[in-house]
Amino acid sequence: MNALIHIDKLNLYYGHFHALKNISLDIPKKTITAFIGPSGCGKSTLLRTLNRMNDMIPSTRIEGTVNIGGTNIYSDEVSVEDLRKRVGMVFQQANPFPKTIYDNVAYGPRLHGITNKAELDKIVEKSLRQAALWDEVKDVLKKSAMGLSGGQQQRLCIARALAVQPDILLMDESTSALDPISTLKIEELVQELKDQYTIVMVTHNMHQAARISDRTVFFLNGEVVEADDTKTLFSNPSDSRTEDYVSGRFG
Ligand SMILES: Nc1ncnc2c1ncn2[C@@H]1O[C@H](COP(=O)(O)OP(=O)(O)OP(=O)(O)O)[C@@H](O)[C@H]1O
Repeated sequence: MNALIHIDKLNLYYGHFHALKNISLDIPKKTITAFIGPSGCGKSTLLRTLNRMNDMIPSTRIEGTVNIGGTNIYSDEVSVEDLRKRVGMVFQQANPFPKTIYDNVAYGPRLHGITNKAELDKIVEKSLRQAALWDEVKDVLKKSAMGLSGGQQQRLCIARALAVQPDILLMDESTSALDPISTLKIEELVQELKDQYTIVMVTHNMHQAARISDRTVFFLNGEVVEADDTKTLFSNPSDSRTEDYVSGRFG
């Protein structure tokens, strides 16, 4: 396996609560990996360790390593700002800035020092095209992002994440607030994006994981029970707890 992310013996504590227990997991490059499991099993916590979003939660303590492209992202030399540029994130609720569509997408590149208008125009167009939103917004780029539909706002958030050219895109239940058609659009989009990006998604929707992911990781009580090719994990799981979960017997 050509792993881009290599997690080794990772433990995470919120104060005294042991939320992630001895997790070792490889996540391959340019694939879609889905995290599934019942509520509270640690899916979002693990996702957040991949771009150090947990740093923002006081009393969080981490043991073990998370290597991305050969670098332990928790080492002192790593700049969190650079890390988050490489590892973008899209959340459950679309959270565009109260700015124009253009300024939302140009926000990251500007933050990283790009000021040339022609260059920014190019990045904005490319990112919106990648997020399958360009055709819908190309004539209203100077309008507020807040006027877009929920599904469009979520694709705008994907465009905003892609604008800084990350290697990895983390998606935390990014379609759970959307209607079925918008969900389908984002699922199609994610499948196109995996040619260029490594995608890790948390989903409550097992059908979604089965439909679009290449690999699936099943969590229970802060532990990884099983990680495998999606087809195998759903059709021939090796652990009875996985089988119970994917067949709907619990959770
Ligand atoms: N900031 C926090 N402080 C303390 N405990 C937390 C915090 N965030 C999460 N937890 C706890 O850690 C455990 C794992 O939470 P997490 O959100 O990672 O689970 P999840 O599998 O993503 O759940 P869900 O599917 O409901 O989003 C839960 O017991 C949760 O209550």
